[in-house]
Amino acid sequence: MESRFRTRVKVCCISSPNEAALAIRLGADALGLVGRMPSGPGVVLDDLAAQIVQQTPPPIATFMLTSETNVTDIIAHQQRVGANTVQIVDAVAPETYAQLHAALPAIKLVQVIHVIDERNLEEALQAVENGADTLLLDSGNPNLSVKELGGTGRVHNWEISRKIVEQSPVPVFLAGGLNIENVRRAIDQVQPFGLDICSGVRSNGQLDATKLEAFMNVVCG
Ligand SMILES: O=C(O)c1ccccc1NCC(=O)[C@H](O)[C@H](O)COP(=O)(O)O
Repeated sequence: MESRFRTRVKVCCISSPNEAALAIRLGADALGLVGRMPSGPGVVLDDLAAQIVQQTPPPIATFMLTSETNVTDIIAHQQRVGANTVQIVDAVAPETYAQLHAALPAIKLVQVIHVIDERNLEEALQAVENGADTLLLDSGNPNLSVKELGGTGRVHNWEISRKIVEQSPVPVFLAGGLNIENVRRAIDQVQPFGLDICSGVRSNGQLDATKLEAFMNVVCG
């Protein structure tokens, strides 16, 4: 039987209610709201993120990106914003997921893995073992003195990402430098559950309807 599976799309770096409405109209399955970060262009203030969350209808998911690594701070961030999904963009202690699930039972946890080398395969599987509900493979570098935790516009090593997809028992999103030119290759090569895009569908920092529509056409085509 022919598969009816469609690769899901999370449109990240949403910076206004208008961008949220545009992304939803063009077929986004999830919106990404970037909290305070050590670097990167996509940050939005918590009050505005909370307003966007309130205006987002089901079944669209709201992913709140947090650079916090301490459980108390992650919970406080989620409570300020109200998103239904917390995306943890930095490494956290193994017990973090269980503690967050206990404190926020309705909230799903996405762990970002910044793909640099083969060691990230073990890191990804360990995060799932520890309680991550979903993985998101990105191209940051948490080892720099000023950490890069996303929004780099760079592609990483998709061979490693493919191995993580093959071995992960939970859904995996692919992020990092995706655009209209490379997205078909990314889907074919990595076969992720979903895609996450920020800079590739923006012009002068704004969400670009023409680029996003073209991107969605490739994904759905
Ligand atoms: O955009 C940022 O400033 C940012 C900073 C730190 C963590 C995440 C950030 N953006 C959100 C994302 O997760 C991006 O969608 C993801 O990194 C892909 O970005 P891009 O390579 O620009 O498509």
